[in-house]
Amino acid sequence: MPVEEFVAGWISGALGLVLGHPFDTVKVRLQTQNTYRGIVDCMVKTYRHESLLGFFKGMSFPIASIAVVNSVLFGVYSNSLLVLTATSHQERRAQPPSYTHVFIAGCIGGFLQAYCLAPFDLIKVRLQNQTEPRAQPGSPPPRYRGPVHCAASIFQEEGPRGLFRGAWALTLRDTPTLGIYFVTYEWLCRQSTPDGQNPSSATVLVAGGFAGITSWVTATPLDVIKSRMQMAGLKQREYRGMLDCMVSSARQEGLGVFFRGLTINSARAFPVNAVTFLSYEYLLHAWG
Ligand SMILES: C[N+](C)(C)CCCC[C@H](N)C(=O)O
Repeated sequence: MPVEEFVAGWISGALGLVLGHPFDTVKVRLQTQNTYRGIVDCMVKTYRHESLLGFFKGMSFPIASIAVVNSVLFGVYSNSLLVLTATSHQERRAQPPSYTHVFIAGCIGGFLQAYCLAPFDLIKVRLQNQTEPRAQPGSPPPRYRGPVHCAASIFQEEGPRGLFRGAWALTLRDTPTLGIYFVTYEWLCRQSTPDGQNPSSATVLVAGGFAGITSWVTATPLDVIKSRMQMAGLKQREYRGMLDCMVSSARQEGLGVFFRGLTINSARAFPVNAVTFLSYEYLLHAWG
């Protein structure tokens, strides 16, 4: 099994993540708390209350984990294409796979990465939702002291299954939308590249950016449900399941609730995925 795709996925995932984390914090807060009037209000309050550091809450854990997760996504995607079409990464420009194969390989990659991502994503969301400013004398300490403490507390309070809270919503969110992700990327690259040639860096950046946006736009409704189910254990607000969470959120807040975080998701998706695809393609090219 070719491993360079896994390594390239690892590095490119980490680069994309740092760039996108401040957007991600604002998104999670908008989706799960009702105290902000919008993106700008949330940014201003976060900055005033917690300084720039507030935007980077919960990042250390994803940076270690997203590398693994992105490596699973790109590694499984590329190796699934190898099985489906018998072409390696190097051969794929000369013999491009069909979009159906690209979609299936993306879904397989998405499905497997979702399970690796679930516990890390849960911890990230819990830490991002702690709005207390960092260690101030006299103020009560935040509930979780950091990622390891957070994981241990969830394990103790909610059991081992607690660590997989929201995992089904996450899997449903990621399986089809990562198929869409790779199809959009391939389609845009092929539109602006002569047959058989490698896409230019500019093409890769734009195609990667739009692949990220398309994938996130289609993923946002389930992203909201996923984040709410992940917070449920903490807020003592139990849902009987995904459907219950969807119905009660829509009843209380209207259908617009399913699009919370859409603008910020899209704004984050472009730079993150442009950089992810560019570094991925660059690394694989450099390694021959
Ligand atoms: C499938 N879904 C839209 C959820 C994610 C697709 C993009 C993945 C990328 N690592 C990012 O964080 O943007």
